[in-house]
Amino acid sequence: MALEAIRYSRGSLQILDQLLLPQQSRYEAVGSVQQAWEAIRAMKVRGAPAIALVGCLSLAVELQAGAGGPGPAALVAFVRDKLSVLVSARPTAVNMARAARSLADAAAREAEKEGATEAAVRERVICHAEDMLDQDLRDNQRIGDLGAHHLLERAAPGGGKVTVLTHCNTGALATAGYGTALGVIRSLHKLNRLEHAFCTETRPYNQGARLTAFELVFEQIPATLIADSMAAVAMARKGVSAVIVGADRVVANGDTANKVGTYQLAIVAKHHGVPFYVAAPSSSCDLGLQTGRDIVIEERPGHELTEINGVRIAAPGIGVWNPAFDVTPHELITGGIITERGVFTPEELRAALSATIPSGGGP
Ligand SMILES: CSC[C@@H](O)[C@@H](O)C(=O)COP(=O)(O)O
Repeated sequence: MALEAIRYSRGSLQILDQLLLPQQSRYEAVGSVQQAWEAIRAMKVRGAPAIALVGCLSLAVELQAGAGGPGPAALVAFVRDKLSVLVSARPTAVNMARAARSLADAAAREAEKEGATEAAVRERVICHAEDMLDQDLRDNQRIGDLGAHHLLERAAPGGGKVTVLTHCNTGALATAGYGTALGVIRSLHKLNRLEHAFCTETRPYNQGARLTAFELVFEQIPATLIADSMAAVAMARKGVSAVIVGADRVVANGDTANKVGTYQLAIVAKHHGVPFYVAAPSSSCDLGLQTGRDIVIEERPGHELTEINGVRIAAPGIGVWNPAFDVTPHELITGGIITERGVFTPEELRAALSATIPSGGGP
């Protein structure tokens, strides 16, 4: 049995409430775009691909229940309105904005056809959202396999095993399934070439300790949890072959926004000569932004840093700065950017993807 963040069948969407993990596994029904927006904002569902999938599928569920219209043009306008709400939930990951644009375009194209009907536009949008779920799973499996082979060829050409350090949660819980960086770890394990995985706690929201550790135990992958502040000593003493992280947005020059703490991991990796990889589907790439300076970084509420599970741990009265993400400059991404279309250096990325990847942006 595989871990599922998202359970979908036509007309029905459920998400695993990730705020309750690892203590409780409870699914919650999402019947509308508004409910999806609230779940994404509250981080009941999180991770760039999963955010986009839940957003789009919540719209599919509303459409299946008959919302929007009457007539094809009114339905297209309804779809656009709902998508622009979803894009506002969390700004840094590009996946929701790109998915929104692709859904809105699909709706508009259907409505422009000779003899277009409301039913046909409705069906087109629903099918398009459903296809995204299948596509994400396929992309992740490909990322896992490409990344595993790339790393093994470089770090263990003689056939040995590798040890990987990862950050945040990039697994089945953050995607349609399998995962991106965690997908590479999963593939290495399947090949019997993974010596060990280290996962960081990922303060302040502890996605590593709560979610990645949960997935690694669930999959019976040999793994150890470390505090974020132990990454340097782990690289110095534990034989780390590579650091592999996910991405919320990779821009044209290869600069990458990912969970806060990624940037310092990349610096530490460079110091120790450990290759640093980003694993992300092309749906996380935004060639419309030239450098990481252009990425909007989400600021999360201060209580996520000062409290754990509602219990105050920081001194009352202290000021708080809590950006959810940081940007790793491309020159620190020394291993490569692993996508479903190949493993690229940051310098190769733009040319490799530009034929097929539009710039980011909403509907
Ligand atoms: C495959 S998920 C890649 C990234 O989205 C992940 O590393 C991350 O930064 C998630 O942040 P989160 O704030 O939990 O949504």
